[in-house]
Formats: sequence, structure tokens, C-alpha cells
Amino acid sequence: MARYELVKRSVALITLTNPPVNALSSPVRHAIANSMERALSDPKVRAVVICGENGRFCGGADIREFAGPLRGPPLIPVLEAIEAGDKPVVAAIEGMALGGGFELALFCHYRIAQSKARLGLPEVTLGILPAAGGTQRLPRLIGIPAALEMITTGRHISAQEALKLGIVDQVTDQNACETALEFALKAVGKPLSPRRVSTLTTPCPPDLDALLEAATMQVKKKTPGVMAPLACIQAVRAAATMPYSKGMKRESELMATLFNSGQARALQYCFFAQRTAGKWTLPSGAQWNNSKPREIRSAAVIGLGTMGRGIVVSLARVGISVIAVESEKKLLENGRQMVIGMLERDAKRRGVSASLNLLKFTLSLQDLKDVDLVIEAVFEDMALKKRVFQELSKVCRPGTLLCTNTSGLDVDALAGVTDRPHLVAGMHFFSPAHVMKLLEVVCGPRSSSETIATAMSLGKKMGKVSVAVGNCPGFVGNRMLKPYLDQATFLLEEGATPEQIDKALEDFGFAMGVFRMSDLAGLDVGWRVRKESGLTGPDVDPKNPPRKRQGRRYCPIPDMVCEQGRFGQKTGRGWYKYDKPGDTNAKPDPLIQNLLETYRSRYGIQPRNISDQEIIERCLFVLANEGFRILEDGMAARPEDIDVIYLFGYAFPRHRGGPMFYASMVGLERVLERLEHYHQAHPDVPHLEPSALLKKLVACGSPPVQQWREHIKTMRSHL
Ligand SMILES: CCCCCC/C=C/CC(=O)SCCNC(=O)CCNC(=O)[C@H](O)C(C)(C)COP(=O)(O)OP(=O)(O)OC[C@H]1O[C@@H](n2cnc3c(N)ncnc32)[C@H](O)[C@@H]1OP(=O)(O)O
Repeated sequence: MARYELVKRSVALITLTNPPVNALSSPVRHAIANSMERALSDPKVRAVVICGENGRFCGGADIREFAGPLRGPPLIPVLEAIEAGDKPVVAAIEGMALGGGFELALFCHYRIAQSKARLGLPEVTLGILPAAGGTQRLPRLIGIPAALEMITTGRHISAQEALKLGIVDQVTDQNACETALEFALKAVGKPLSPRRVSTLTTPCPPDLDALLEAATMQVKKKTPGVMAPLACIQAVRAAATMPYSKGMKRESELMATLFNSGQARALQYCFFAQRTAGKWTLPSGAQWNNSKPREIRSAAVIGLGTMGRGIVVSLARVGISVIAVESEKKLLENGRQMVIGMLERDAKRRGVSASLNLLKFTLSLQDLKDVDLVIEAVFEDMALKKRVFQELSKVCRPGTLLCTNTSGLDVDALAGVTDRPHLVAGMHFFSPAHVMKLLEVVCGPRSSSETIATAMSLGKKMGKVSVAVGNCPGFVGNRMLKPYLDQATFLLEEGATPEQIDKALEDFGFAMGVFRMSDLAGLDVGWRVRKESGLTGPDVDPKNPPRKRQGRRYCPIPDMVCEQGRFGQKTGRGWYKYDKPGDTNAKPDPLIQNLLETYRSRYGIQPRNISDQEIIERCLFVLANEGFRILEDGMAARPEDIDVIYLFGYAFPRHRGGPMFYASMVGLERVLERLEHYHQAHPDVPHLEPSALLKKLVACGSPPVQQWREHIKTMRSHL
């Protein structure tokens, strides 16, 4: 787990060997301790260099170890032996020095970084804090403001920034290990005391209290209800106000409050879930590690609406040439100007030049004959999409992949009108497509493994978190959204207000409650879909009793809001009122209150007090319940995929882990019992009826979320 060599006759070279990221697992900690002891006791050794194998210094603690009882030597005494020794120790940082890996480097007397290396303390993103001295040592080295920013955000910094801040002593374009060996020899004989970070005094700014108060306000605003950043601030305060040893004790006490918390478990689950989600499978046995993606050099995007424009930008900024197609000259010109503006702003922000030369705009599908891949992003209308796919089938060369950005229509029906159904898949981006990280890759029954591998790999290239899903109405994300939105409107009927429901969801951790979010997204889109599917408008069967469709409960309040021209922020009125169209500051609207009161009295509904607990349970348990059904139907391969979709596509609070993880944290038995209770109270809401999988898992003793897959195996899978 660490290699020990004597090089240049007098330098001990300790190489961490724990692929893939040389994490500080128990055997690695053991090996560092033994190697240091050997180096310090060998009279031939005059200096020590620590590096990592395969160009990666160290990715920090082995996060998998956090789930069980801590075994092996604790890290801090191992690191203290490095600092206290009488021989200079140099960290040779290639690739990354993160978390405990960065702390290891901070215990060394010198740090040399390769110019491409990244450094940081990302513990806060895992719900903990840098507890191997990071909160006490970094402030001593670079001062409170810079340390506070790095520790509370978990941001990775470049080697150049690390040099500027005084974290590393030298940056090299050469091999960091070679440079560190030379450096170590020159350090022999120089006094080590000033190089021991623990002996430094933290430079204390005169306005410390104000600084920490401002940081506290900032994290409370940015991540309300999240504990770790607040604990980080308290630990940094200790670095400024306490001697080193007392500060270390405080750091360890604060870590104890976080380490076993539900938030830490959720955030660490999110880390692994995100990596698991990339590992797609198909019923044929094809999967992520046995299917080769095609290289995509050129693409076309059809439709330059909001989605199409975002997709063009996402492709062009990673170097793919794009032909953008519109149906009318005016729409094309408008789209062109907006895409260019977006790319220019994006390039300015990233300090690069805009890749405008990769773009071509056209009115003719004939121009697409040679592209590698097409993404159709026209209006959400099946007949129109079918016409486009038929045309593409004629125009594009036989090997071109044809993808659709539909948010829920049948991908296989589109495949069926082409001459190449195996080369058709869904690539469902989320709005705005150049900002949102999620991509649902929809695997139709006839999509080939090469098609799915290519769509997943293209998503990764664009910086998206891609998740493979099955082909069912709404796929995974939007299919689950419907029962969630339904519950919110049923709660309005029963006596709640939009403000109350939003507040309960925001207190839970959502950045925006369901009604504020709907106002932002625009209410007219859903209204149009409901009209088209005959749920509202002139096509409604007059035999339907009020507030019922196809025997199920239906809430017409969202339709009534739209009938008044209230489409959300863009019209200045929606579930809330705004000072003017486009404003974002939502204010409660007495007209909505009136509408609700009139509605309730028309239907003889006696409003009741609804608790926040009921709001959370009904909205979120029904969301998870649909997730269980999706797993049963084989439309998502595992709960982690569903959670990743909700984290990245629907802003589910990360410290809650996602709807499926949240259900497991609440306890599946409790979720089942509450769903049964609510279904009994509302038998005309089938989504409240507990799913078979939920019942099965409870009957099996509610296994942890990572084991659910074993219980789904026997059921059918589309993935
Ligand atoms: C309990 C002992 C006492 C310790 C006391 C000190 C406490 C210190 C706290 C910490 O150090 S917490 C950990 C801090 N480090 C991080 O948060 C880094 C996490 N990793 C990453 O950000 C990235 O993985 C990376 C290092 C930047 C590499 O990115 P890349 O895109 O190249 O690869 P990935 O696909 O992300 O990862 C590859 C593979 O490695 C697994 N992995 C990565 N980091 C860790 C880790 N720290 N522990 C365990 N496993 C890790 C990752 O899950 C992937 O695994 P897979 O099976 O191939 O999916």
C-alpha cells in the first residue's frame, strides 16, 4: 500500500500505492507509519519524499471506510510523526491532493506541485470537516479569509493558485517527484522549525467576528439547514482564537457531531450514487464496460427554442461542430443571435475564446446528411416529431445516430418511423440545457448498445451526469413529478396555501417550493399538456363528475389559475404576484387566496389545518412510491439512478440524499404505514397506494438502499 525506496543514496521515497486514487485506507495509513519510522531511523536517509503512484498524490480518506467502525491506525498520529521528525519531508503532488491527502501534504515540511495538480479540502461536500488538522493548519498557513473560503466550499484549487496562496513552495511542469527529490536534498540541513505549520501563529484579521458572521450568513443562505459548513466555520474560529493543540481538540469534537449524522451519510451516498449512475446496463448484457461509444465530431440540433439553444451551446463548448436548424428565417436569426450571445458570455466567464467557428445555422434538413449525430428538440408534439424523424431517416447517412430531446414521449414510436431504429435513443436534457447537469439517456427496446454508449459518453463529454432510463411516459424524472405536483394541489384544495406548502418544502431543504418553482418554469406548458390529453378544456367528457377524471381525483385549480392568464413569473402573476413580468420576488397574492376560498365553498370543502409534516409526507412519500414503481417496472436500474436524477434535475436537497435514500432514512416501514394511512383517507388517489416493491422490501426487513437491487432482480427490467 506504500512502496519504500532509497534513492539518490540518501532520500527515502515513499510512494502511496492504492489505486485508483491512493486513498488513505487503513493499510495505507499503516504503510505510511512504518515507512516513516524506517526513514527516520535509517542514518543513511537524510530527507524524505512522499508521492502517489500513477500520477495521483492522494484523494483523501477512503470514504468507504466511513460506513463501518474505524479500523487501523488513526491518521493524526501518523501525520504528526512526519512533522515532528528531524529530516525534511517533501510532498510531491501530482494529479490531486484532496481531503486527508491535502492534510498529509500540510504535515510535510515542503510541498511541490505539478502544474496540472488540483488541491482542496472537499470534506464539507461529504457532510464532515477536515479533521486531520486541516481546519487548524490551513488558516495558519494562508490566513483566515482564504482558508475559510476553501474549507466551507470544498473548492478544488489549481497548483498556480496554491502557489499564490502560499500553500505550495514550488510548481513544476516536470515530474513533481523528480523535482521534489532535488528539492529535498537542498533542504537537508536547513532549520525545520519554521516549516512546522503547527508552530505558526494564525494571522488574525482585526474584524474576525464580522468575517465569521458574514461567512455564517452566507452559508445559511446558500445551504440552509446543512450542518457541515457551520461546523467548519466554528473550527476555523478555533484556529484563530486557540493554541494549536486546543484547536485540534475542538476540530475533533466538531467532527464527532458530524461524522455519524444523517446528513453525512446522505452526502457520502450521493458521492457514490453519482459514480454508480454512469454504470449502465441493457437487458442484452451490454453495459458500460463492454460497449464502445462512437466518437462524435459533428452534430445537428433541430429546433432553436430554449432547449435547442442550450443543447447547441453544450455541444459547441466541448469542441463539437454543430449545425443548428430552424423552420423559419426569423426564428433562425433569433436563435443564432441568442446562441452566439450565450457562447460568448460562457467563454468570457471561463476565460477562453468562444467557439463560434464550430456553428452553422440552416433552414434545410438536407444540410445534415453527413453529421455523426442529430438531437431533435422541436415542439413536444408526437406527430411533428415523427415527421422530423421520417425526414432525417431519408436525409442522414445510414450511420447517423438520431436522438430526441422529448421530455416524456415514446422514443420507440419515433424509432419506428426511421430506417434505423437501433440508432435511435432519447437524450433528455433539463432546462436550461447548458446549465443543468442532468441528462436522461432513454433506452428504447430497439436502441443498440453502441447507441446508448455513445449518448452516455457524449453526455459525459458535455459535463453532464448521464443516467440511463427506460422508455415509459415521462421517463423517470417527469413520471415521478406528476404525483408530487398532484399532492401539492390536493393539499391546496384541503386547506393549505401555496406559501405554506412552499415553506414546508423549503424548510426541508429545497431551494424553492413547488409553487415558486412552477412560477419560474411557467404554468402554461403543463396546462397545454393537460388540454391535449383531455384532462381540461373543451374535450373533457361532460359525464366526468367534478374533480374527477377517469375515476381518479383531479384538481382543476392549476387550470383555473391559467385561465386567468397567470402563467408565472413571465406574466408577473402565477401562484404568487410579482411587481412586474420577469421579476423573481414572489409575494403572496390575495386573489389566489380568494380563488381558493371560492373554490372550496363551491365544492363544499371544509378547509382544515394541515401540518408541515403532512405536507412533507404526502409530497415526498408519494414521490418515492412512484420511484419504487419505476424500479418494479425496470425503468430505472437502481435507486441510486433515481436519486441522481432528482439531485441533478430537480434540485432535491443533496443533504437528504434523494427521494429513495430519504425514504430509507425515514424507515421503509414508516413510509409504508403513512402511505397506507393517506391512501385510506384518499382512496381515489391511486398514487398513494403503496407499491408492491415497497411492501416487499418491508417484508424483507427494510434492507439498506444499496441492497434493494437484489430484491428487484426477479422482476422485469428494461435496462
Ligand atoms: C477514517 C480514517 C481517518 C481519516 C481522517 C482524515 C479524514 C479525512 C477526510 C477525507 O479525506 S474525506 C475524502 C476527501 N476526498 C474527496 O472527497 C475526494 C473524492 N474523490 C473525488 O473527488 C474524485 O474521485 C477524484 C479524486 C477527483 C478523481 O476523480 P475521477 O473523475 O478521476 O475519478 P472518479 O470516477 O471520481 O473516482 C474513481 C474511483 O475512485 C473512487 N474514489 C474516489 N475517491 C475516493 C475516496 N476518497 N475514497 C474511496 N473511493 C474513492 C470512486 O468512487 C471511483 O470508484 P469506482 O468504483 O470506479 O466508481
